[in-house]
Amino acid sequence: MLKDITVIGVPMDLGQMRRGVDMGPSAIRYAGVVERLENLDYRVEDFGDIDIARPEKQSIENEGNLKNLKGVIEASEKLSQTVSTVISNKKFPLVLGGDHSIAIGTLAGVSKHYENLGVIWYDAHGDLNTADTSPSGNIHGMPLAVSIGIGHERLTNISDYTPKIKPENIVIIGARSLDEGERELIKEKGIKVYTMHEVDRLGMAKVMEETIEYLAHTDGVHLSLDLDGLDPHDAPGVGTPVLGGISYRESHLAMEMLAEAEIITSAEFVEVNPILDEKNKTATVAVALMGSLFGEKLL
Ligand SMILES: NC(=[NH2+])NCCC[C@H](N)C(=O)O
Ligand SMILES: [Mn+2]
Ligand SMILES: [Mn+2]
Repeated sequence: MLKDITVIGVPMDLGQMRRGVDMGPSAIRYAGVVERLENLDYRVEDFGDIDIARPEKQSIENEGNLKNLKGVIEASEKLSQTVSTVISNKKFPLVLGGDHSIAIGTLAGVSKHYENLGVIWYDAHGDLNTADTSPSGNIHGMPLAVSIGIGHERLTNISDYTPKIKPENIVIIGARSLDEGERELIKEKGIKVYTMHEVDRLGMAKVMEETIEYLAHTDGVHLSLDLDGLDPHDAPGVGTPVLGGISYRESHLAMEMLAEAEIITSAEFVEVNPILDEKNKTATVAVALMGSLFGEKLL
């Protein structure tokens, strides 16, 4: 892994309807992300936050079933450029959310630099909706579909190219809430999914071994970790919690195995909402997992 990390905050809450997730980056910084990584001998630079339009200032014109479309497009373009510059400067981009719609911009910025980018989508949800299949109109339920080129053209075409990733380069881990249209898309595209059923049945060690093997042909792997992939007992500060999730322990093991495999080339931690949290527990969990992802060991 690169020895230089650039932390990028994205105080984004336009991709869903619960306020407070825009404070995610602050909560994660407060939980000590920079210090944690510096202690592992990384040089860490904090870029600060991407500027996000406030909902009241921008036109809340919803286009069809796409809430805050304009604000999400603007933020995605900015984030894409910032992430791309960080990679050009040979630094590891570590993106702090913000709701999961930010993955549209992150992946737009990352994927330009790879021929064959892999993505690990650690999440209770598939985030594979489009305006036509979404039950909510919330764009945070759509970024993975957008990244494979499915969805509103202004979203799929962020940074003027599409698609960002190939369906066969995706592994979803922790799924337990999928909408009908998402299930169809998964089948149609043959996307690899480890639902909680497989996590329980195989165990996290096997899931990660298989995931690492499955992505062996890629030339970079982005980790998109939605804190709601974890069980709400361990990560309560999220806007769309779903019971029966991945445990804190399993998540540490997953991160440790990724660190050992040395395959992760960019990462984002999203959906931390301190307003819904218990004493910043979820941001603290996020930082602990980052520690393991970047090679922290007990002995
Ligand atoms: N990134 C997330 N937390 N996504 C939740 C999506 C929930 C639901 N599937 C929707 O489309 O609205
Ligand atoms: Mn989710
Ligand atoms: Mn998500």
